Amino acid sequence: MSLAGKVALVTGAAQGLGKAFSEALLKRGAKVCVTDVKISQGEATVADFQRQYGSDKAMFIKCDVASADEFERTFKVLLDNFGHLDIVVNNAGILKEHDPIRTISVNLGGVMTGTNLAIKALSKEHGGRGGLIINIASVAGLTAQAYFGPAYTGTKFGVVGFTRCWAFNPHIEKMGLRFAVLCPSFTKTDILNSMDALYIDDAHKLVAQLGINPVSTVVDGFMELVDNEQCNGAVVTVTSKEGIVYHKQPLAPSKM
Ligand SMILES: NC(=O)c1ccc[n+]([C@@H]2O[C@H](COP(=O)([O-])OP(=O)(O)OC[C@H]3O[C@@H](n4cnc5c(N)ncnc54)[C@H](O)[C@@H]3O)[C@@H](O)[C@H]2O)c1
Ligand SMILES: CCCCC[C@H](O)/C=C/[C@H]1C=CC(=O)[C@@H]1CCCCCCC(=O)O
Repeated sequence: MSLAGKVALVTGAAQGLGKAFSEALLKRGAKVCVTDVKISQGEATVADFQRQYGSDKAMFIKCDVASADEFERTFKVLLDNFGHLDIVVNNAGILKEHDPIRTISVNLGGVMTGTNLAIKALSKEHGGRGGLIINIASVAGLTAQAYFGPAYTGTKFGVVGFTRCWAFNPHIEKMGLRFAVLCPSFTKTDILNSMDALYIDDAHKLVAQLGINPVSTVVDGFMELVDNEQCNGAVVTVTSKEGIVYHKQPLAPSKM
């Protein structure tokens, strides 16, 4: 997919995977709006991007994805600055098993709000140019792996179901939209140092046993979804054992 002249919004992009996805898009010529709750880190990330890729190529907007008002304002400011939008990456996520309601609000509520706003901004039916919405789930969104992340796992199953449901909408074609879900397994980001899981020692043992993806492999899986313009509703896992793998839904959706 040619990314020159394209504009992307990435949530939770001050650090970690969101920052790496943003940089991959910038390298291919897109402009990127980095959003996050962490203001100083987000601004530092964007200052670095502007130095490397040009001052007009990146901007930062503070946005808590759990706040529908802040999220709506973010889309408005982005469109006022960049003029249009082509790609939305709902990446922000937390693993805070001791706060399941916040986990739902960020991991699932944030993805739903971001997707709904993206549909409005991108859809050809609403004056947009069409485009791509990539939602970041986890392998924990396809297979319940262990007992230490039940709330996290529930939200990530939700992200997969929510995104597939939109992708199978028969009206999508006239909207010019494409949806995809990326499901990484453990990946070397800060989140692994700050995991608030149940049975935390077991969680760390599982990480040691299963191995850790380098961020670069997850970025490859992400760019696979960006570039595979034939796929709508694709769900891709990235694991240290099997690399990048496409997953079909167990049962096909009903035809109307
Ligand atoms: N690292 C992994 O092992 C792994 C594996 C599978 C899936 N994921 C998913 O990848 C995504 C990115 O995670 P990461 O590993 O880069 O973690 P990270 O903690 O390094 O980055 C997450 C970013 O999201 C931001 N964020 C948190 N709450 C937010 C909110 N309410 N609004 C906006 N931004 C918010 C944080 O400030 C941070 O910058 C998450 O959805 C996570 O669930 C990560
Ligand atoms: C922002 C939060 C980041 C969290 C990173 C990641 O999403 C963690 C997932 C674990 C959490 C609960 C589980 O069951 C998950 C265990 C999944 C382990 C499966 C690995 C399978 C494999 O790699 O073969």
